Amino acid sequence: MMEVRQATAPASAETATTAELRGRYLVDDLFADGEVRAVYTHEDRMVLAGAVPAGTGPLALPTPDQLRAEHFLERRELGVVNVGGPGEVLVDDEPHALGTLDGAYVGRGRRVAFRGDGARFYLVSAGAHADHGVAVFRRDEVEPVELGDQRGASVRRLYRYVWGPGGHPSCQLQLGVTVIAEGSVWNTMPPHRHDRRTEVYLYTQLADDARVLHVLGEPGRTRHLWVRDGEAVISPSWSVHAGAGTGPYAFVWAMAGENTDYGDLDPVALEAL
Ligand SMILES: O=C(O)C(=O)C[C@H](O)C(=O)CO
Repeated sequence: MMEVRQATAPASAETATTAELRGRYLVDDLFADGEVRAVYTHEDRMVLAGAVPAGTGPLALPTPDQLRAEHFLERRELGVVNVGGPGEVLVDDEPHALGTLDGAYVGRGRRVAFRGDGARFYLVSAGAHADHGVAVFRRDEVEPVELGDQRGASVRRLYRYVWGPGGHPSCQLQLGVTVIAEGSVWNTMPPHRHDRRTEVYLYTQLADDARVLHVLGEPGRTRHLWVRDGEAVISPSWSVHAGAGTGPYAFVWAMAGENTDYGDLDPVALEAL
């Protein structure tokens, strides 16, 4: 089952109702036991999905009709992050174990399935013209980038899995995980945009009664979404993306578009907000 979302114009965010904003940018129903649920956004043709094998044996990545393909990765590449308990991603039947917040990259042309009771796999896919192999990223083996400061309540660790020059190659996809330090609240502060790429954040590790206030829109006319655990937000290339949590959280960030250069971003000064 795959829902399709159309691309949107910057000005429309300013006048959208709360329900319209949520319907366009928030993805709130990705994870269901024994299912793969997907959303196709026309923003850089990214697909985001949730796969929850739930002890049912291997759960294969299906091929939604909208892809008009023999199999899901016929013309696509895939990023995977496990946001649940331990599990395995099977690539052409070869198992790769992923613990909580570990990630994987699967290049074009391969067949993928998922296994593990308690595992919840978050998937992000972009169009691909070449096969860049398979890689597994264990969060505790990746050197984090330390960001933020205590005065700004923004201390966090950014783990880069697929991120362009110096990282594992990809056609379009960039992928990683950011974990907010205890006592801090902000991600991506000061914020930025990147005119050449779309970005999607999947918020995870939030308590049931916690929320992230996610900021989106053009800098001078931002809006917000209240986001729960396991929900994702689509940021078109014109939109800032930043958030503050009411409790501890982490998020998976993923981008696709014109280039794979993580450092190619357009900072937004706080004075512009
Ligand atoms: O906390 C942060 O800062 C991030 O994680 C930033 C994301 O990686 C991002 O938005 C990259 O464009």
